Formats: sequence, C-alpha cells, structure tokens
Amino acid sequence: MDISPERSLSENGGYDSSNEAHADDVNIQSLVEWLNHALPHLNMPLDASEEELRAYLIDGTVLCSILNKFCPGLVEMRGSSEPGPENIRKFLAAMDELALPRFVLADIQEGYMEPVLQCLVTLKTHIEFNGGKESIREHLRRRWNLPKMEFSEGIYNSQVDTMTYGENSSIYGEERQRDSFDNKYGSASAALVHDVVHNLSEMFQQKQGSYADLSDSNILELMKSNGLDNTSTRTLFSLVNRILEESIERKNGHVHHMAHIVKKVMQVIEQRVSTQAVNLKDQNNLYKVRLGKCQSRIKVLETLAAGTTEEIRVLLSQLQQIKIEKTKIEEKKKLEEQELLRTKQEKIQSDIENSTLKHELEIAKTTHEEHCLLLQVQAEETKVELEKKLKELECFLAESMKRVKELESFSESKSQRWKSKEGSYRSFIDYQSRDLKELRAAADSVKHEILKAKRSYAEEFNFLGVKLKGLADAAANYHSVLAENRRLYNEVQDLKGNIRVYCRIRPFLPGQSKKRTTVEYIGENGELVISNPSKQGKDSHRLFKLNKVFGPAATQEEVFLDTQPLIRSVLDGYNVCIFAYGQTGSGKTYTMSGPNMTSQEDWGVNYRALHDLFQISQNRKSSISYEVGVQMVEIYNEQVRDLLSSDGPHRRLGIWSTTQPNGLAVPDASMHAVTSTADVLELMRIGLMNRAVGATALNERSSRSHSVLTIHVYGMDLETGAVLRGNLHLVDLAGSERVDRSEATGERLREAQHINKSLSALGDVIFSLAQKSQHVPYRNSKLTQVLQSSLGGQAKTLMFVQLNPDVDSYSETISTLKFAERVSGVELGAAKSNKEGRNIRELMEQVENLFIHQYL
Ligand SMILES: Nc1ncnc2c1ncn2[C@@H]1O[C@H](COP(=O)(O)OP(=O)(O)OP(=O)(O)O)[C@@H](O)[C@H]1O
Repeated sequence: MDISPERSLSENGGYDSSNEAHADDVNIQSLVEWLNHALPHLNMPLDASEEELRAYLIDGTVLCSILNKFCPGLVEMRGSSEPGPENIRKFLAAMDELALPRFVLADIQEGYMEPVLQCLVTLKTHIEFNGGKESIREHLRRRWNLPKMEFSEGIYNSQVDTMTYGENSSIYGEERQRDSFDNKYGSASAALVHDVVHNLSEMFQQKQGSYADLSDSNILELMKSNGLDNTSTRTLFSLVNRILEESIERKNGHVHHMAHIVKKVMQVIEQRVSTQAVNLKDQNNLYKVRLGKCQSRIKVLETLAAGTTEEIRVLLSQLQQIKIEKTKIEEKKKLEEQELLRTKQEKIQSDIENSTLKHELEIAKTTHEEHCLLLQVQAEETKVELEKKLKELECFLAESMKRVKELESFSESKSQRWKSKEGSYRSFIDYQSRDLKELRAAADSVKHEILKAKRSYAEEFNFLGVKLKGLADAAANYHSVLAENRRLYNEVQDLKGNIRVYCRIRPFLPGQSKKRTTVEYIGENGELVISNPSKQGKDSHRLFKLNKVFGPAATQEEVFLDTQPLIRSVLDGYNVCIFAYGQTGSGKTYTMSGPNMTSQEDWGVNYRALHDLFQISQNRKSSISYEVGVQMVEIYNEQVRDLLSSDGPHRRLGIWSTTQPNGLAVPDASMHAVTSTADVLELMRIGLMNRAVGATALNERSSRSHSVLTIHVYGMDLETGAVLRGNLHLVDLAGSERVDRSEATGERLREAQHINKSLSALGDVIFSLAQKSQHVPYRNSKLTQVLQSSLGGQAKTLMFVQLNPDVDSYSETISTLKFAERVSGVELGAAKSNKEGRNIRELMEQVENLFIHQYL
C-alpha cells in the first residue's frame, strides 16, 4: 500500500508515532521500481524482499546516489571500499539539510527497516511532488529563486543561502506587504530594513565573504510569510550573527527593527527546537516501543534458550541411551562374533562329519550292492524252490480234486442218510406236538389248581392273620411269662439243692496204666465205692454218696452239662460259685480250665460257663441288656492279691465283711469290662501268668494259692427296667494234700498250712450252711470271706471233688471224699430218708430240662 506524505509525516517533518505505518504497509515494489528507474545499474528484482532491499541500502551508496541523482554533488560519497555507515551518515545529514524525516543509523544496521522505508517513501514523494524527474537542486534553486550555477562541494549551503537572499528581492517585496511586521512599520520600516539589509550585506562582504551572500533582499525574502520556516538553522544563525554584528557596529537607531528580526529568528529557532523536541520525544517513544519489542524478543530468545536447554538435556539422555544401546549392540556383536566362530567350528565339525558320513555312505552303498547281489542270488534260489513247490502244489491240487470227488460222493450218501433222518425227525416232531397238546391240557388243569390254591391261600392267610394276632397277644405277655419262667426255673434249682457236690475221677496219666486203682464202683446216682488194697474184708471197701460221680472216661462236655443250668441262674440274678477240690495233680485245673484253651473240645467248666453266659445274654438282648465285668484275685498265705492289676499282684487287698449291694467282696481289685468270651480268656491268661506257681514234690505245676475269677453280671429288663445282679465265682483251689505228704518245709510248709486251713474253713462254712446253722464262720479264712456272697442264701454252690485213682493216693482220696460227704451229706441224708425225695429230684431234673429248652 502506498503511503502519502500527509499520512506518514507530521507537520514538523518527524514521524507521527500515532500514525506510524508499518514496513509491511509500504509498497516495496514501487520503491524498488523507483530506485531501478533512478539508478538503472542497480537492476534490483521487483519482488525483492525487505531484507534484500536492506542489503542494497546497507552501505549507504544507493541512498547517496539517489540523492545525487536528483541533486548532483549533494552528497560527497566515499569510495565503495569505504565502510557503509559513513555514506549513510552523509545521506542522513543531507536529509536533515532537506528537512525531511529520516531514520537513524541503528535502524538500518539492526534491520529495522520500517523507518528506512518510510524515509525512502518520503524522499520519493518529495521528489515526485516537487517536480517529478527534476533534480532537487533545480527544485531548490527555483524555490529560492536562485540563479543557475554550479554547486561546489562544501559551500552548497552557503551558496543556497546566498542565492536565497540574492536577486529575487521582488518576491520579497511582494510578500512583505502581507507581513505583520510591514503592517506595523509601513514603508519607512521597509526603507530601514533595506538599510539594515544593505548594511548587513556590506558587513557580510567585509567579513571576507562569510556572510557576503546573505543579501538584504534575501533577508527580506526570508522575513516574508514563513520564509524562515524553510531556512536551515545554520542560515538562521548566520543571519542572527550578521544582524548582531551590524547592530553593534552601527549602533544606529534601528534597534527596534533589528530586535524584531532577531525576535522573529528566535521564534523560528524556538519553534524548530520544540519541533526537534517533539521529534525526539516521538523517537524516544519509538525507542521505548523498540525496547519493548527487544525485551519481548529477549524473552522469546530466553524461552528458546530454556527450550534448547531442555532439548539438550533430552538429547543428552538420548545420547546416554544411545551409548547404552551402542554398548549392547557391541556386546551383541561380540556374542554374534562368538556365535559365528562357534558356527564356523560347528561347520568344520559338520564338514568332518559329512565326510565321515559320506565315507560311511560309500561303505553302506558297497555293502548294499553286495547285499543286493546276495538277494538276487537268493531270489534266484527261491524262485527255483517256488517253482518246485508249485509243481508239488499242482500235484497236491490234483490229489485234492480227487478227494473232492470222493467227498462229493460221500456227501451224497450222507445227504441220503440225512433225508432218512429228517423223516424220522418229522415223525418225532409230530409225536412231540401231540405231547405238547397234552401238556397244554395239563397246564390248564394246573392253572385251575393254582386258582384253587390261591383261594385256599387267601383263606389260610386269614387264618394265619388270626394266629398272628394270637401270637402278638402272646408276645405282649412274653416278658411276664419269661419272668415267671425264670422264677420257676430257679425254684427248681433250689429244690435240686443249693450246694451240689460232683465227684470226678481222673484217669491214669500216660505211663501210669499198670497202677492199681482205688475206685471200685461208680453208681449212676452218685454212689462211689473206694477199695483199700491194703485191707481185707469189710473194711476194705468204703461207700460214698455224692450228687454225681464222673468216671475217668467222662468228657469235658458231659461234666459241664450238669453245670450249665447254674450259668443261667447267674443271668437271672443269682450268685453261683463253682470250685474244684482235691489233692495236687488230681485234675482240678483240668476240670475247671481244661488242658488246652485252643481246642474247644478240651474247654473246661470255666470257659464253657463263660461261653454260655455270653451266648444266653446275646439271646436275651431283646428283653434284657447285660453288662459284664471281671475281677481275678489270688489268695496266697491268707493274703488277697489282684491278679489283673496293671502293677502286678503285689498289693494286698482288703475284703468287705458284709456283702455289698453290687456283690463286690473285694472292691479294690481291678474290674475289667468284657463283652465276649475271648475278653475273659485274655484276662484269665494274664491272671494265670501273675499267679504264683511253685514246684512241689508232688506236682511240678501245683498251685500254692487259690485263684478266684469273679464274673459280675449287671442286667436291666428293657421292658420293666428291673435290675438283675448276679455273679459267678470260678475258683481254682490250691492242692488239698496233707502237709506231711508234700514233704514241705519252711515257706512251703507255711503255704500248705494256710491252704489246709482255708480249705477247712470252706468246708466248715458249707457245712454250717447245709445245717442251716445260726452262725456261719465266714471270717475264718480269706477264701470264705471272698466267696461269702456265693455261699449261703439263694446262692448256688457247685463243688467238683477231684480224685486221683492211684492206690498211692488212697488216704488223700478218702479224706477228700470225707470232706465232700461232710459238705453235701446232710442233704443227701435227708433225701435218703425220704424215698420220694429221689423221685422229686428226678422230676426236678425233667422240669429243669423242659425249662432249658423253653428258655433258650
Ligand atoms: N479227666 C482227665 N483226663 C485226662 N487227663 C487228666 C484228667 N484230669 C487230670 N488230668 C491230667 O492230670 C494231670 C494233673 O492234672 P491237674 O493239673 O489238672 O491237677 P490239679 O489238681 O490242678 O493240680 P494242682 O493242684 O497242682 O494244680 C495233668 O497232666 C492233667 O492233664
């Protein structure tokens, strides 16, 4: 966009900061065109940028040349080798001379082209405005009405000034009439001015031409209108000097005129100074704006610097990263090199292997070829063989064909036979179908029968229902019947006697077969005749009567049969005591325990009793719940010891004097709950191990103590809740032989004495009970105290009297039998006196058997 001088310049020739046009607004192209036109040698591109233009202008040559173009010799340029700033300064001075706005040197040096371009635009406008292609000098000459003359360098200004104040006085005279000064002083003043000017002119001339060119007419011309405004300051100062010098020299009365002129000049100077001040102010503002821009640029640059620092930091970190990666790549490269080396080695190795394989392949190939040859030979041989076989097969085929023909003829005969068989089968099938028909008829009749049976079944079912109802009613009374049975059964037992004495005669042991026996006769009803071989006559035989006598041939089972009923009494709440009495070696242990536990056939009374006990309790479990506990004690030298104690049989136990409700006579003895015969057998095994056994002269296994195994039974009737308590004492007594026979002395003698004493006490107690005496001497021995609950009252006692049949044991046999007779004699005596008693006893046994069968 073109900028007109009115817009771009202030009235005083400076820049108007408020209307400051930007360089962008300046049409650089028109400026370039203008410069190219004025200075064709420039040949500047029309689309030159601001920066390119600056490059042309920077050394000031172009600027000075443009001025000289229009005003030749206006600016004295230095050579092109001279530095640019000097030419620019000259250009700027010339612009000052022309009173045109200009830029400052720093603008073009720093690339601040806006004022530079404005200056050029102004200059261009000024030149165009003042006559187009006319030179400035012409313009000035005409403006100041100066004669055409050559300008010489250095005196240009003074010449212009001289010309200005020279010939063209007529203009001055014309203009003078419009001046206020002229209005005040009239024509007189004009004469005076003329004088002054004249004088001044002279004065100038006298001053060796210093001011000679400042003629009066020129001064008048200057004084006209605003002629001073366009006069340079230097001229003005010259004018003032001249006036002052002249006034001093002349000292005439034209002081007032002079003062007026001076005043006028001073006003112009003041105005110019103020204009300069405004310009300076504007420039100051301009500088401030520039400063602000510079500061913003500095900030931008600082920001850029900060950004650059950050970028440097990032770049450094990237560089570090790159270094690390480089190191990694180098390591990788090393590894790859190693790998390459390894691969090369492997390749060498594989080459070696390849060559080896090739060699092997060659060998294999050779071998294969040989093998092929061999196979070919074999194939040839095989072919020959096959051909041979083929011939054989052909022969075989011919034979087979022959056989086929034979078979065909055979099959034909067979088929004829089959046909005849078919006929016979057909007749058989006809026969079968007839049978089938008969069977169907029979099935119908069976069906009929089944229907009939079904009907009768329904009837029977009803009948059974009625019966079942009866049974249910009977079952309701079952418990009461059971209780009644129990009662009756034990009454029968009571009638049979609460103390029973069975005698068992031991057979001779192997090696004793040639010995003579003392047993003469064994009766069926307990009679026993013992013969004394040393005596003759009547005294040689003695008759004993016991409940029953078992001969040497009696088995364990037969012996137990008479014991069995008592076991049921235990489960019914009665106390039972079974023991064997006899001399050492007479078979007590055999009868009570048996020789061998493992064989059920050899089981003694103890094991069989226990077996029955648990069997019956199992059978009754629907009506009575039983709990069974076991104690086992030993009575040795009148001291009671626990045979089942975990500490061993060392501790002496106390005995309760009276029978306790729970049936425990030795409460401190350990009680062991058992649920089966095996449990009890195990406890007995432990007890027997703990039992003190010592060798004697008569029997190496002779017991020197009594052992008492007590089985406590606690039963509860599930229907009524009634409690039953019973206990079974199984006693293995110590040997009853005479002390003198045992040849015992010392400790053994004392043991024998205790044994005899306790056995004697047992006899006394049983005798007293049988006599129904007021006093029963239980306290005479530990044995009777322990067995107190099973001796007397409703308790049942069974004693096995064991006899050794050897004549050498005659006296022991007799004493044993006397003991037995004493125990059971009263009852037997009573029964003997009453013939019916025998019949009653037999009857009781029958009833007992009857109950046993019902009971179980
Ligand atoms: N009925 C019998 N049949 C066969 N042998 C028997 C019979 N009774 C006992 N014996 C045998 O006689 C020997 C002595 O028997 P056992 O040990 O039972 O006598 P004991 O009276 O218990 O003696 P101790 O008082 O010393 O214990 C044993 O060898 C035993 O096997």
